[in-house]
Amino acid sequence: MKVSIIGCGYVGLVTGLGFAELGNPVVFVDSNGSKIKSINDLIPPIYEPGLEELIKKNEGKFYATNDYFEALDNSEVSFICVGTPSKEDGSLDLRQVEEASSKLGKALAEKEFHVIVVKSTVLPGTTENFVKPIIEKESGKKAFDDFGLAMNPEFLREGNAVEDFFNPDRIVIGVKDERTKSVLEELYKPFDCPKLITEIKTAEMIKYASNAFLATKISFANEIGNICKKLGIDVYKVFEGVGLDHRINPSFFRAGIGFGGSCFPKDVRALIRKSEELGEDLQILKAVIEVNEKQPLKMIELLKKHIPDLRGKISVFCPFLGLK
Ligand SMILES: NC(=O)c1ccc[n+]([C@@H]2O[C@H](COP(=O)([O-])OP(=O)(O)OC[C@H]3O[C@@H](n4cnc5c(N)ncnc54)[C@H](O)[C@@H]3O)[C@@H](O)[C@H]2O)c1
Ligand SMILES: O=c1ccn([C@@H]2O[C@H](COP(=O)(O)OP(=O)(O)O[C@H]3O[C@H](CO)[C@@H](O)[C@H](O)[C@H]3O)[C@@H](O)[C@H]2O)c(=O)[nH]1
Repeated sequence: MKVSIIGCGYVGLVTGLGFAELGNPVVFVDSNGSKIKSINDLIPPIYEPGLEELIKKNEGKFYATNDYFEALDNSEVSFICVGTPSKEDGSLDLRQVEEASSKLGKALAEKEFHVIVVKSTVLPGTTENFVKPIIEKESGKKAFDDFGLAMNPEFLREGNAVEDFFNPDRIVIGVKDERTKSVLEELYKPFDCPKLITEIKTAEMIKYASNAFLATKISFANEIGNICKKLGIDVYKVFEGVGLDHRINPSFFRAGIGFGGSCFPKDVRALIRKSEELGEDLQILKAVIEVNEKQPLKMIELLKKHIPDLRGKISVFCPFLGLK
C-alpha cells in the first residue's frame, strides 16, 4: 500500500522507513528543506540504532518532498506525524497539526478517496474536533464518507525506535468508517501483535493513559527509592521482587533522577491541563509531576552526603530546576 508520512521526526521517519521495509512505497513530506535533502541523500537526520541500515537498505522505495499534492497523488494513506509540543501553560501547541491538516485538505480537494491518520500525540477529541473541520473546510469533502480519518497512536521509545516499530506490544487504531478500518488492517497485517480497534477519541486517550501510567510507575519507584536510601535498602532489588508479581510487571520501576525525555513531562502536563478545563482534578498525576520535579534535588542531597565539599565543584542540570 502506498503511504505518505507528514513530518519526518523520530516518529515519522521511523514509521515511514518501517513501512518501506515491509514493502510499501513511501513518500516523506517535511517543511524542513535540510531534512528532505538528508532523507533523499540516504542520511538519517536523527540518530536511532538501526536507522542508517534501514534507510540505505530501502533505497528506491521512498523519497522526500515538501509537496503535499505530489504526496497525496502518490499514496493511498497519509500519516500526520508532526510535533505537538507543550505551551507555557502545559496545553498542546497544535500549530504544526493545524498546518499539516490544512495543507492535506487543500491537496485532498483534487483527489478521490484517501485516508488520513493522525499519529501525533493529541488530546482526546482533537482528531474529530480540530483536524476534521480543517480538512473538511480546505477540501470541501466530508470525513468518513469522501475521505477516511483515523487515529493511530505511536508508542515507540527514542533510542529503541526501530526495534519498537517492528515489535510493538500492541497496535491501537481509532476509526469510524469501515473503509478506513480495512485500509489500516491491511497495512498492519504483517504485525503479529494484539490490534485494538476503538473509537477515535478512545485511541487518543489510550496514548495519554499509557504515558501517564508509566510516569506514575517511575515517580512511585522514586518515592520508594528515597525511603530505601534512608533505610539502607537496595531499591533495585526491591522492585525486582515487586515486579515478579505478574499483576505488576517489572519494567519502568528504575529509580533515579526522575523522568525526562520528549514525551512524559509534556503528555502528563497536557492531560492535567485538559482535566482542569473539564473541572476535574487529577491529583495522582499532579503528585507524579511534583515528585519528579523534586527528585533531582534528592540526588544532589545524596551527592552532597557522599562528597561533602561539593559547592563550586560540580554543576548538575535538573530538567525542571536548571543548573544547581
Ligand atoms: N519522539 C518520540 O519518541 C515519540 C513517540 C511517540 C509519539 N510521539 C509523538 O509523535 C509526534 C511527533 O513526534 P516527533 O518526536 O517525531 O517530533 P519531531 O519534532 O522530531 O518531528 C516533527 C517533524 O515535523 C516536521 N513538520 C512540522 N510542521 C510540518 C508541516 N506542517 N508539514 C510537514 N512537516 C512538518 C518538522 O520539520 C519535523 O521534522 C508528537 O506528537 C509526539 O508527541 C513522539
Ligand atoms: O524505569 C524507568 C524508565 C524510564 N525512566 C526515564 O523515563 C524517561 C522516558 O524514557 P523512555 O520511555 O525510555 O523514552 P521515551 O522516548 O520518552 O518514550 C516514552 O514516551 C514516548 C512518547 O510518547 C512513548 O511512545 C514511549 O512508549 C514511552 O516509553 C527517561 O528520562 C528515562 O530515564 C526512568 O526514570 N525509569
